[in-house]
Amino acid sequence: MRTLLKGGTVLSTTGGSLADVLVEDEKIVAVTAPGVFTTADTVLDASGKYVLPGGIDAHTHMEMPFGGTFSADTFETGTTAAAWGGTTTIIDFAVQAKGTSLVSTLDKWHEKADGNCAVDYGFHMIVSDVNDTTLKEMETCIDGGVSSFKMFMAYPGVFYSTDGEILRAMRKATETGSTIMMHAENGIAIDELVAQALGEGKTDPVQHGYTRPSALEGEATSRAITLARVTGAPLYIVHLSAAEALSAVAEARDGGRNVFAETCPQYLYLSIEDLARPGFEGAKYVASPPLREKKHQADLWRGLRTNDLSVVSTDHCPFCFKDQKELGRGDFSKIPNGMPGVEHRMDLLHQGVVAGEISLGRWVEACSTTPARMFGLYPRKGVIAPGSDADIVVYDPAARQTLSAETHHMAVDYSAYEGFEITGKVETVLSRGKVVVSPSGFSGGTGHGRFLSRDKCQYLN
Ligand SMILES: NC(=O)NCCC(=O)O
Ligand SMILES: [Zn+2]
Ligand SMILES: [Zn+2]
Repeated sequence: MRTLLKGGTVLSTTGGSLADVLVEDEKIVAVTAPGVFTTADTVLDASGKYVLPGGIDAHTHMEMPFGGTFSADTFETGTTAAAWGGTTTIIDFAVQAKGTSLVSTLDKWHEKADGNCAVDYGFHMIVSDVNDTTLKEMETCIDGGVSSFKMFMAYPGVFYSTDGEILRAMRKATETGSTIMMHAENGIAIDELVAQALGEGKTDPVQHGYTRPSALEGEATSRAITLARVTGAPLYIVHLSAAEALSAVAEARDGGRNVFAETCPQYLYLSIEDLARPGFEGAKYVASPPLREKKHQADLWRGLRTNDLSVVSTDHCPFCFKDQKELGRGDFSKIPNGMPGVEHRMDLLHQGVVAGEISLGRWVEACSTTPARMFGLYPRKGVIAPGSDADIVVYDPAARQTLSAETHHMAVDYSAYEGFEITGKVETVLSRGKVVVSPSGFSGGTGHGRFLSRDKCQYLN
């Protein structure tokens, strides 16, 4: 089965050029000057459109247990929404509960995801219990295609690890060539600030932001970098939101360290003013780290331009406003942490191109090519080139759309970007050669997505 995408502007990390793309079954077999091939079983006219590698969202949480509930998207609904938004690979987090094993956790996440995904997927492993057994099990995870491990300096008593535990896991990462991903917020100090606020009767959602100041993200980021330096482990800072944390990452990178970071669209476009919306509305915007003051946004865009921020992921972790965010009415610390976004990352970052914040090449790099390299998927994913999986997005840069919960496909009852006017729209999406989204709608299937066994990070010095 051959599919020809004709007449589009094919994008890569260096920009775009007019080219045709020939797909045979699941793979790209040729990228040629326009008109070299004229026939195929299916010919898609991409004139006036961008043809780019499918998005890779390296940070999602489908069906994630948190605070007595589960994030609202299943692997089925979440990966379907991802496809609608031009994301053809997700890397989700398997979550080790304290006292359980990494191997059984991985099995559990396979049970949830296998056969239920509309696009390809991989896993990172959240390590919340560091001991001799789990350290050994990290090797089994790597053998099972999971080459990155997330740890938390936040959430004492739940996911939190001490510096000593982090050090031990980092040593293991150095030994095995795997990557430590870090949720870098000083959770011990934050818990004190939370207790103090609640003690003073301050219970509104905006307190979530006030009790997690950016300085405590900066401090934890610096500490994580120091621990990585001592152990030699590759370090990837997840969901970086604050200028102080970015400075620490930039300094480490200038020093030649294997330190990387991602940010998320919510930190580029939303702010603590959203957390401060009247009544309980701010609960929709509770995620950790919290939305920051607007002044941080310019730094984050600059970080994206300079590659101090290498990746944009969503940290998609949706909780419904009506019955889940509600758990924290009267006590902001009980609001489930997380926001929806897997469907909108490509569109939102395209606004950065439209506004002149980033180039077309940088859009592709931060949303697809770099995550592929960072998490051991390149060149199978992240590039339009012969031999790569035919994960392809045809994007209309001139189309207009308005984001809304009325029209999105995520299983959550609100949009964090309600009413956002977007220039550009996904027109057609191929996942391993199969058209899964087209102007006629969704034509994928939830058994289509395959588990991706990942190699180690492809950027290490
Ligand atoms: N970010 C967030 O608030 N929820 C998801 C879990 C995490 O990434 O820390
Ligand atoms: Zn986190
Ligand atoms: Zn997350």
